[in-house]
Amino acid sequence: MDVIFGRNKKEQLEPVRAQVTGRIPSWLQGTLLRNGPGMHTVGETRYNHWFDGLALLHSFTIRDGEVYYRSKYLRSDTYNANTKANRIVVSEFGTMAHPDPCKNIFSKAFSYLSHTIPDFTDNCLINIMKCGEDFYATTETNYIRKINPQTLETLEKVDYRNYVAVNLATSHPHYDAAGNVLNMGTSIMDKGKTKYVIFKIPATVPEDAKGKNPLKHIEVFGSITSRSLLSPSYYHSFGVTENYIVFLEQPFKLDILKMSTAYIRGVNWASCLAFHREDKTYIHIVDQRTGKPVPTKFYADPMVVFHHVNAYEEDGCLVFDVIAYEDGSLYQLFYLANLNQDFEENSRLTSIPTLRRFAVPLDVDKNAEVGSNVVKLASTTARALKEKDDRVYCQPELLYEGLELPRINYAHNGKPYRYVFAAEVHWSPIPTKILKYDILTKSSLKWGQEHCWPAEPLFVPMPGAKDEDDGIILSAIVSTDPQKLPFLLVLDAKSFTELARASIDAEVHLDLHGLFIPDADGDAREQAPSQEQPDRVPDCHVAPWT
Ligand SMILES: CC1=C(/C=C/C(C)=C/C=C/C(C)=C/C=O)C(C)(C)CCC1
Ligand SMILES: [Fe+2]
Repeated sequence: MDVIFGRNKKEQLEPVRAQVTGRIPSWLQGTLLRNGPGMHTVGETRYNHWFDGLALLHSFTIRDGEVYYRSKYLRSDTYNANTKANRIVVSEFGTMAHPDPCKNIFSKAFSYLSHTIPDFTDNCLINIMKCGEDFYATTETNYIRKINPQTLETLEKVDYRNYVAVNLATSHPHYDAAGNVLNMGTSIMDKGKTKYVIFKIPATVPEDAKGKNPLKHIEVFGSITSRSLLSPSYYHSFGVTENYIVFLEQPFKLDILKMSTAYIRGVNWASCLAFHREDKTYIHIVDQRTGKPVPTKFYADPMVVFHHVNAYEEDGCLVFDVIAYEDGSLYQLFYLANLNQDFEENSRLTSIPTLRRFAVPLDVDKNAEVGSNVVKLASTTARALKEKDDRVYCQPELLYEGLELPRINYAHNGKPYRYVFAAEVHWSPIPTKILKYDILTKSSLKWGQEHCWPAEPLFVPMPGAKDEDDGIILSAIVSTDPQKLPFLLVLDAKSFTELARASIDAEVHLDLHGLFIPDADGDAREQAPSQEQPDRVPDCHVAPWT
């Protein structure tokens, strides 16, 4: 297993043509662009955690039934500094580097705590974000890295803090119908306050002397004050509906005091993150139209959520679905020391990730009896029990057990929907199957094969799609059998049957997240894949973030 997780992956700079068996639908033209950790040792030094690995971008370009694969390490400042020093010199989530050039802030006086928030890594390994016409590799710090989605070249380093006061931002932004980005970030101790900030990056902006930069036009349209100044919640994603934002202030918290002394104590960032099982999960609903939070104090039992699946409004209620854990142990499992030969014993989850549906009333009847259920939806058994002082205790409906890396048909984001595509995981964090869960019938379809580890399944709608599942699923499959090549799997999203697979004679790494960039009607098809393509990203005829 160490081989799969911990071994450094070779870049595939020249596009390699895959061996396709089956038939890729002719309408499927575009590039699946994904991100994930690919290098875990530099010189003699080794990262401790899988999430520390240096970002390796890879793409599968699908053109006229053929697939071309390429990969390239993100040339972040972190990558360059490590490579130059031939050892790890920049700290990551699970590895504190000494000395870290980013941490020279500690040589300054500790006069104001806000000055002790260190400069973080720009090793953007988690996801890809589309912002106007630009694409960025993302992580959870204040940095994002512009990339060329065709050549995978690394472009500018962007510091969110130049545009919006956040020290951390999620790698899971949302997009509205116009392509505007909605994201959230944490602003730590700014003007004596710690807040969760909701911001919008517009898709289209006027051109100035330096061209178009949507980031210059970021609009903060709401914020939530953290319950605690020095221990804000950690969060990996959030939910949106047509009119609201759903934010879970969960009892999985960052300890800012610990973070400010982590470097001098020689401990990693991960050790500054703790689950407080005695605490609650606070559910914040912010009205996008006013930027104001709904005044009712919704809360639920302690849980840890990394991925929101979807959210929508129904009959005066807001319904939201999340993948939840009973504790924060998931991140513990990804220490590379646990992902070794004795992997099966060392990396058992202490709680299975479950799909839970919550429902909260948007307007709570002040006269409702204490103890009564104020959710009256026929579609769910989720409950919200009225308590004293504007408090409402929410109990979810358990929909499915054992899934992670959820995706949906993004045309249904923020709206009622029926299908969740995900990786199946049970007591181990490693997916062995991909799954289509039908929320309406509570049934599921699966795809799996011996020795195959699937990546997050991504849904691409077919042109003129009518049903929510009219389209295909793409997933990169890595094999634990050294004899078997990795491949891009193409499934029919309706029946979950295999349409095609494209075997790749190159190294393919286990990745995290990404997006599909459809070709504009045929314009990029003329180009041989080995030729450099223009920087311009083709206009998309379906949502580019699907
Ligand atoms: C470096 C760094 C961070 C990095 C977190 C990362 C890299 C999280 C990755 C999460 C993933 C991949 C989750 C998958 O479900 C923090 C804790 C935000 C803050 C301190 C500095
Ligand atoms: Fe994620």
